Amino acid sequence: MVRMNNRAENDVRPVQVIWHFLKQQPASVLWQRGDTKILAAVQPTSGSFQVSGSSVTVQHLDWLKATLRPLLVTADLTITVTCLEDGGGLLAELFNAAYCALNLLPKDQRPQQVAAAVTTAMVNGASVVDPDQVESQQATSLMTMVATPQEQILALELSGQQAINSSEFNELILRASQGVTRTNAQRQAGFERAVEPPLPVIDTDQRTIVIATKNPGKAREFNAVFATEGIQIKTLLDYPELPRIDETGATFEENARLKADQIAAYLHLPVLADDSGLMVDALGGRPGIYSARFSGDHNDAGNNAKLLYELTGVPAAERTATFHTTLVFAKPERPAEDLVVEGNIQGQILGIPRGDNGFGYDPLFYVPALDATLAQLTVEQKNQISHRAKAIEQLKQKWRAWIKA
Ligand SMILES: O=c1nc[nH]c2c1ncn2[C@H]1C[C@H](O)[C@@H](COP(=O)(O)OP(=O)(O)OP(=O)(O)O)O1
Ligand SMILES: [Mg+2]
Repeated sequence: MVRMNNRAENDVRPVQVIWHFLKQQPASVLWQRGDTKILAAVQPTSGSFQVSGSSVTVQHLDWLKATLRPLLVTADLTITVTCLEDGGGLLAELFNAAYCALNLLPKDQRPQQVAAAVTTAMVNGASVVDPDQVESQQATSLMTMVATPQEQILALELSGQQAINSSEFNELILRASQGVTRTNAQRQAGFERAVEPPLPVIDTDQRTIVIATKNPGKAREFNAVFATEGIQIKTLLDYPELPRIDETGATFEENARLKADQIAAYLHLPVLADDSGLMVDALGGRPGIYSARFSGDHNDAGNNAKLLYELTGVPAAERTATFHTTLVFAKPERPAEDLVVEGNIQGQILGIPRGDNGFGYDPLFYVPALDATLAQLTVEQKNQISHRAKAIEQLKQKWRAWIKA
């Protein structure tokens, strides 16, 4: 059966977790599964175990309290859950959100047992896992299960207008077990990266720099420079749970600030961002800040084709262009102190691409002094002359002092 939402019966919705979501309450997460969004936070309190919430019923809170309590070593905690949006499966997602927040406590106070929750339902006579809002409304029965990855069931809640027979019950249990395993995997991947990274992502030792880019071409160039200084880089590809940052600024600097400031705020770490673009004189400086979106979205081949098309018939001498990079290094919560540097390189846009290295517009960007396009250079050669290299050169002179300040 294909579901209305095009998922298979055993498909759970994707999960996004923002760990340490609240600045003033470190053991906090924003848990999202599909459209269901829950904010959960845990605070130590002495002498009593409390579960409170908003936009959540008392019955839900009572269930949550009873389900979580056996997993905990210490009862001196207050858990607060807020339902920001109920897109289906609320009870299970309340558990998952609270469980994640509990795992941000110091190691000896975390839950004793690995566990996750999932909802299953009978919809139109078929059993499905993790119903969305529409399916939840149509469901004749709903079952919420909390279990360990070893399929040890810790809690089971069944509701609905219609009784189920034992074979339907078994189907629901089977689907729930698979859903729990999947949910554990979804959560654990992000948790290990965010909370227990194999290498410390601390920048006070200045050995790791987080760069707010999803562009592997940029990452390769940064890596080549920083590796020679014994610094490793991480990019947004290492943090898939972070939300997308829209580049809505009107300048390279505004866009680089948006990327650096927002990711620094999410990660609570200093973050470097790069916003670059190609300014072609014959096109009045276009595509400029729209270079990535020139022909749609991040399609290098399409962007290059459009550039060639717009320059049809323009003679070589008039095909001059500048490549620009603005770098912004941001500290969490201190946007006024952003470190901003930039670099440019002049060149010409060829009529036919040359070279296989580099990325983006490199095969069309010809540098007369080298008689080569940027795509005919190695990373090391490009890093001697490029717009980005010049900006990094500026940065190198300033960032260690800036980060300590
Ligand atoms: O050295 C370069 N050589 C050739 N092309 C380049 C270069 N540097 C940027 N480019 C291209 C990629 C993208 O089409 C646009 C920049 O857009 P820009 O928003 O800064 O980068 P992006 O969206 O690819 O990655 P991200 O924002 O995640 O850092 O110019
Ligand atoms: Mg971009």
